[in-house]
Amino acid sequence: MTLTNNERRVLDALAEGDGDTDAEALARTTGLGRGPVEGAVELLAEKGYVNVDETAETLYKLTDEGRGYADDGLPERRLHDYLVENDDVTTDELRDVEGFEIGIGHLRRKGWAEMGATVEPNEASRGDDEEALEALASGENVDGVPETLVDRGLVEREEERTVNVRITDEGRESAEGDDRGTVGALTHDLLASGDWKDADLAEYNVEADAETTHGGREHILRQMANRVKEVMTDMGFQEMEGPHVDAEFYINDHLFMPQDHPARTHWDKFLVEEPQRIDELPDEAVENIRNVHREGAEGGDGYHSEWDRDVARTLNLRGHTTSLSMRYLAEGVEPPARYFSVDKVYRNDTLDPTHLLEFFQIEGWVMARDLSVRDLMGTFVEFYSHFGIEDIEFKPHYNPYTEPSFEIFGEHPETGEQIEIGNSGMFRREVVEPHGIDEDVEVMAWGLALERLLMLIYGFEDIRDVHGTLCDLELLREVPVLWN
Ligand SMILES: N[C@@H](Cc1ccccc1)C(=O)O
Repeated sequence: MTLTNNERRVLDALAEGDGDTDAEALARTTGLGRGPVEGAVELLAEKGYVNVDETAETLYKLTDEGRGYADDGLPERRLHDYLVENDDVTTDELRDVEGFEIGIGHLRRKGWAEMGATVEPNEASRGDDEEALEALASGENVDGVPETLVDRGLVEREEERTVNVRITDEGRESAEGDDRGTVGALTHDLLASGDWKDADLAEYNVEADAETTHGGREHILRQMANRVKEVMTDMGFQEMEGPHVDAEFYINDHLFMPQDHPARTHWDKFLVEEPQRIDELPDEAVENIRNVHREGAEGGDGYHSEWDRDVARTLNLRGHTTSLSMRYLAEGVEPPARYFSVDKVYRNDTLDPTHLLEFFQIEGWVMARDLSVRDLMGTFVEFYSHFGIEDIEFKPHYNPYTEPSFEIFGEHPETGEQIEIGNSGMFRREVVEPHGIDEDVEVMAWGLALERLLMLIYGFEDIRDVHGTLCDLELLREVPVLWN
């Protein structure tokens, strides 16, 4: 049977001695404290290795004051002696005797003197209290110490528990037997000396109760982001990366959003104070974007409005990762191509159960010849099916940069409501033409909300449960990992 280190030490101490002792003695021989010894004894008793019986004894100990009186006599005894030795003692005279203040009350209570004009002594036989004081002073343990001594603070009472421990035959066998030397816990000494290498480690008791510990773990939002990256990669997409703070040129102008149009404040944006503008924009791209805004693309008319390079240079926290798609398209990508990102975007929204000021967007686009809306929808059906979501719906929508456009909806598993999970469409010629993309090449694109996907999968009703200062730690600790 496996013993803890302490049990082993106690059992060894018992086997080496005469096998019959008490916890206090064991504490001395093992060098363990009394508490650990008693703990080990209890465990050994459960295993049948020791028999334990407990006795309690009341011990009396003299206080310093009590010891003084044991030597010099109780104050009332000293007063009495003075009265016997002197005649016609007045109270005033008695006052000068040492211990008067304390002794006078006891002298009267014990009836050792009559108080009148003078104080006259009576017979004063030696009392139990005096006997007990003397006995205690000479180291005897006295039964029935008078309570008055305790009340007077001359004697202290202590309850002493004695835990008598006797080793059993099984205990002796174990102490001498094969499971000797089993190590119940790795100690600093074992590690430092290297002895752990040869140690015979005790079996682990998997049924023992243990404290709950909470180790660090990947946040479910991060888990989900990684899972999405896997799915997108499996679907043949390459990941995009780019700046969180970017020029409006990439966030808005590339998306054919007129500079003076309310669509530009589409989301109340976060401006950057320092620096306010990007240093440079590529001249050729600026020319192309300006032209498309003013004159339109093939088959379109443009806005014929002012287009200001400085407005395009203004820096924002990106409100969507479509800015990354624009940066990648601007690099000159050849069809077919598929790109995605799962990254933070920032919007000055009002916080509510489904809106945060920052969230993760799953951005993506496919560039190929002869793409249609069916491909776009099919891509979502496939993507969401990887997460067990089979019932997505589409709703016609408007974006300045896509035509046609669709919002994507999914059913919340708890509330049954249709919640918006993404926005998508086919990029307009005004978006792709500045990049020199051929007319028979289509680019379909989208932005999906990672947090909404999470809500559909786990059934959270308030996104703030998993994100930000209001998050529910218990839930985050306990939420199951749905895949790995
Ligand atoms: N930028 C859009 C998503 C989108 C991207 C690309 C095409 C269409 C829509 C949004 O944030 O809602």
